[in-house]
Amino acid sequence: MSSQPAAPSDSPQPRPTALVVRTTALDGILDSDAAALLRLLPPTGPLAWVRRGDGLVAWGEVARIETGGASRFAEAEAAWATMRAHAIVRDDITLPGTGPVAFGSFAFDESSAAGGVLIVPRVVVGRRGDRSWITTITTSDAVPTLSPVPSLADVVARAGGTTPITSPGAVTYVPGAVSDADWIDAVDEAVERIRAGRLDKVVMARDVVAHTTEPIDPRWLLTRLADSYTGCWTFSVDGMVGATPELLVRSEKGLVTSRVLAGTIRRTGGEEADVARAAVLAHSSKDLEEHEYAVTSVAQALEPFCQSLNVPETPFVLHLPNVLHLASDVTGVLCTSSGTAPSSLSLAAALHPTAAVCGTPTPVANELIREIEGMDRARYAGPVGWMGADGDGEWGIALRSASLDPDDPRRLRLFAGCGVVAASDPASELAETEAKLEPMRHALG
Ligand SMILES: C=C(O[C@H]1C=CC=C(C(=O)O)[C@@H]1O)C(=O)O
Repeated sequence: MSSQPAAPSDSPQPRPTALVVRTTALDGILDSDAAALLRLLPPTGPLAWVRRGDGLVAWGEVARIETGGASRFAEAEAAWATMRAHAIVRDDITLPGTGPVAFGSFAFDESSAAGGVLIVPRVVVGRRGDRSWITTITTSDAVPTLSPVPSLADVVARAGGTTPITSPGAVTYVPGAVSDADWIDAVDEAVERIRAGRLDKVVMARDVVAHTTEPIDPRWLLTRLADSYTGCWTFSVDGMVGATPELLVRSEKGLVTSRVLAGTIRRTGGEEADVARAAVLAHSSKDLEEHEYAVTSVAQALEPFCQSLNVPETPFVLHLPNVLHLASDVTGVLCTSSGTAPSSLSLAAALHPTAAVCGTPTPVANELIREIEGMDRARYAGPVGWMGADGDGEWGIALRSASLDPDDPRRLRLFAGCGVVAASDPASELAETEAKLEPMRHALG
């Protein structure tokens, strides 16, 4: 694990470097449209978690905690606990997302070199309903002082947020790690293993690489996603961008929520035809089976942390611009017997990987993914989101997403996957991944 801020090495009795955090109101200053927060962002290193115009955007790095392996969540959690314990905070608002905040993104698989990261930004701008705020975070190795918060205009101008958002130009797509034909063979193999009784469900994913004629401005992607996929959580953390419809966990004042998705049908674009498709999806035994595994995995993972849990008996149909999903909102009340509720990140760690992105039983499905999927998922399908000083926060599953290439600003890796059960047809699953790639293709323009 590497983390900053570091204590001065030549000091005999080093005082832990403190985060100095100040939140003040910005009420009435921000535009109200879905992408207004995102337009404040600078082109490099943007951090975002936004839905329907509410959420958080942030930039700069006061601290960066890099972790890896099976302990990637626990290490991040411990480092954040230390930082927040030493934070000097003045928060005039005290809402979720005010005060100290860290953004995170974690690899799907413990063996991935992508590991995990928590980033503590320098500036956070947030909105929740009719409240909005700005938080500035600095460090102080000397005597900490709470300096006055500069105006939003000053801060944004200094971060470069007013630079025009630029188009990536023309886009060409090339196959990722696995060709379409080989991917169909892998799904065929997965179906055979399931029919042989080795497992019930596995989620198989693939990637596609986009090359653009101009450097990719992440704000171009984010604003287009937020405008079109309003019901999804538009995110950007450490080069991973997307608009996920799936909330792994939100924890807020002892209440926990998870939006579980599994089971998909493509939309036609026609209103009436889509209503008919929604009915087909709601009665499809193959999709209901896929969904049931995902809901069960979430309910089982949350159960030990909750004094009560509400698991809907039947899913509803979630309408997105590209697809329809079977969806269930699982809610619970966290146990308080031990005095402290688990943080949102530890809940995310306990939930990951759900059967919406891995399979059932989890270890068998995970092993099969490693054996036959043919690619490193990196941070695709891993938890992405943010956490506050009290541990509350929101973590999505990094779906409908892509990773920016740190070495090539004209290259983007897009991901999509789908649940495979005994009744799956490999060619239809390939078509389903194409439908799920649609948001990021649209984002590129
Ligand atoms: C794995 C993905 O979607 C999951 C979430 C919703 C529906 C899914 C499905 O129907 O297969 C997947 O479980 C993806 O978008 O890459």
